[in-house]
Amino acid sequence: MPLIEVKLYEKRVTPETRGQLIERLTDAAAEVLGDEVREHTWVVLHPVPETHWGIAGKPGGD
Ligand SMILES: O=C(O)/C=C/C=C(/O)C(=O)O
Repeated sequence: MPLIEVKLYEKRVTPETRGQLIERLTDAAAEVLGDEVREHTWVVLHPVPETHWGIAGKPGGD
C-alpha cells in the first residue's frame, strides 16, 4: 500500500489543512498510480514544533 508521510511545522496543521492534505495527497496517489490504490493509501502527518526543526544550524522559531 502506498504510505505518504509528511513532516511539517505543526502551525500548518489545522482541522482544515489536515483534511485537505490527506484528501489531496490521496487523490494525487490515485491519479498517478491508478484508482485501485485509493482504498489502500495511507497518509500520515507528522507535525513538528518549529523549535524542533533546525534550519541552517539554528532551531526554527528563534
Ligand atoms: O522554511 C523552511 O525552510 C522550512 C520549513 C519547514 C516546514 O516544516 C514548513 O514550512 O512547514
